[in-house]
Amino acid sequence: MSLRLGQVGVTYNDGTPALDDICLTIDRQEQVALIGPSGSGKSSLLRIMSMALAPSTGSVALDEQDPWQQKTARLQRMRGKIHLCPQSAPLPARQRVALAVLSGLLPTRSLAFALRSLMFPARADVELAHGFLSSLDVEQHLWRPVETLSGGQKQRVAIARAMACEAEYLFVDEPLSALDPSSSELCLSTLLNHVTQNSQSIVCSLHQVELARSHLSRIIGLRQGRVLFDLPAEDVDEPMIESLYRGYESELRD
Ligand SMILES: Nc1ncnc2c1ncn2[C@@H]1O[C@H](COP(=O)(O)OP(=O)(O)OP(=O)(O)O)[C@@H](O)[C@H]1O
Repeated sequence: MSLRLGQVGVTYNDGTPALDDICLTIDRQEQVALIGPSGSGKSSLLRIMSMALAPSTGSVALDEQDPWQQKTARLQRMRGKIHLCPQSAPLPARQRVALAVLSGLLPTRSLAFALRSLMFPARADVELAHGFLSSLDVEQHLWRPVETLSGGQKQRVAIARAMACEAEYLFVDEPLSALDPSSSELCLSTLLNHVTQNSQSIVCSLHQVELARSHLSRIIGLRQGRVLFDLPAEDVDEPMIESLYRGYESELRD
């Protein structure tokens, strides 16, 4: 079981190039950090991996099948194996936090069951949502409307929703950007423990390079749309980080 990208390039409709000649494989249960300066292509790569964006050139294969060659129903089934948590997670403003978390379960439930459970959630599901929120230290907000939360609280709700989903692959775009250092540490450790326990794979873009190196086992460094390095975390050294962020030193965060 793997996700394979072969010579992937992305050029947006307005002609902006975002990715060039990306070749990599994400195996089951891998925990990978994507790092690199702003505009280096991290979000674009996560969108390619999660089948939200088709490559302009090259190929994508999930378990040896190209999603973009499949009929819509099959593509939807393939997307069911994947959860993308974008930088600004689309949490409905008026929705209660508990239900926003439980919406992570929807792709693996029948439509009727899903609609019922979002209106009248079962006690076990509410306890599940409470447990995820509690592990991220935001359980006290269980019944508040999402729109009343701070940016950092919303970000933790989005992480809880990613934990609720039963996808095989999680793609998470800058989950810690609105969090302070100690909350960042808690939330990243909690998310990664959860992923390990559930035998999921995760690719996570991060601006906190030191957290990436200390918590994830593989680091992909992107610069100007290309892979500068793709190495086990312990092999990534200071000169590599300096080359990656040359000209963007102010973006390096603890
Ligand atoms: N929808 C779009 N249309 C046109 N250009 C885009 C679009 N989305 C991204 N880009 C461009 O593609 C390049 C890569 O952007 P991307 O968002 O993937 O980088 P990033 O590494 O995630 O950046 P950041 O760390 O700031 O979020 C940038 O030059 C960006 O301006």
